[in-house]
Amino acid sequence: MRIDVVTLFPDLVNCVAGCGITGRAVERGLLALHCWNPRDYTEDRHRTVDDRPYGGGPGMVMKVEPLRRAVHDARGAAQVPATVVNLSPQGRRLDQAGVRHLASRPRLILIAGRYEGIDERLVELEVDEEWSIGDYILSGGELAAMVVIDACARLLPGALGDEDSAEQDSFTDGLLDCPHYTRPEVIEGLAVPQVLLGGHHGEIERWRRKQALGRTWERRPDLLEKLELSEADERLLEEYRREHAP
Ligand SMILES: CC(C)(C)c1cccc(C(=O)NCC2(NC(=O)c3cccc4nocc34)CCCCC2)c1
Repeated sequence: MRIDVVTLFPDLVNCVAGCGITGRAVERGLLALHCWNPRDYTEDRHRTVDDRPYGGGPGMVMKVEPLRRAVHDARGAAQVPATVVNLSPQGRRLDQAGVRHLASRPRLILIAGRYEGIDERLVELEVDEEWSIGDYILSGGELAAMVVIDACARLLPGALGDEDSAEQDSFTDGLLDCPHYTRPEVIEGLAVPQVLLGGHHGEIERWRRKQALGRTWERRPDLLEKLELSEADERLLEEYRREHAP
C-alpha cells in the first residue's frame, strides 16, 4: 500500500515511518510513505502557502495552488490511481469500518490542513473523501493523517507479527478490552485476580470474555448495540450485570 501525505510538516508525519508496527511495515515494503510539502510548490520569494480569508475574519487560509501542485505531483508519483482524502472536522467520523475501507484502497493521498483550513475549491477540485478522527480542536490534520496511517498499516497482511496479530484479533471482536495484568502479583496491596493465576484456561477465557462484555456494557453501550451477542455472551453479560449492578 502506498500513502502520500500533503503536509507543511513532513518531519512530523515521517515519525510514523520510524518506529513500531508502522516502521516495520515500511521496512518490510508493505507500506510506502511519501510526504509532499506545499511550500515546495510556491513560486514567490516568501514561499507563501496561505493568505487572508475572503469575507474577513481571523487567521489565514491555505491557498489552492501550492496544495494542488503538490497533489498533482503525488498523483503522478505512482501508476496506481489514488483516493484523495482530506482530514478535516467536516469529515465522516473514522471508525474501524472506515479504516478497513481506507486500507482496502491501493493508494491514498492524505491532505493535512493547517491555519484556519484549506480553500474549499481544493476540496471541490481534488478531494474524493473527507474523514475526521474526532470532535476536538486540533492544530493541523497531520496527527489525523498519522492515525489513519497507523490504523491502515495494522491491517496490511504481514504487518503484524504473531504476537501482535493475536492482539489484533482480540481487538477486532468489537468489544472493549478486558483488564490486563503482569508481574508482580501484588502491588500496593492490589492483587491479580485469582482466576488468572490458576492456569485453568477455560475459566480464564470465560473471565476475560465476561470482563470485555461487562466493561463494554458499562462504558460504551453504543459499541454493544452494534453487536449480535451469542446466547453464551448474553448469559455472561447477565452474570456481570448481577455482580456489578450499581
Ligand atoms: C470538531 C470541532 C471541535 C467541532 C471543530 C470545529 C471546527 C474546527 C475544528 C478544528 O479543529 N479546526 C482545526 C483543524 N482541525 C482538524 O484538521 C481536525 C480536527 C479534529 C479532527 C480531525 N480529523 O481530521 C482532521 C481533524 C486543523 C487546522 C486546519 C483546519 C482544521 C474542530
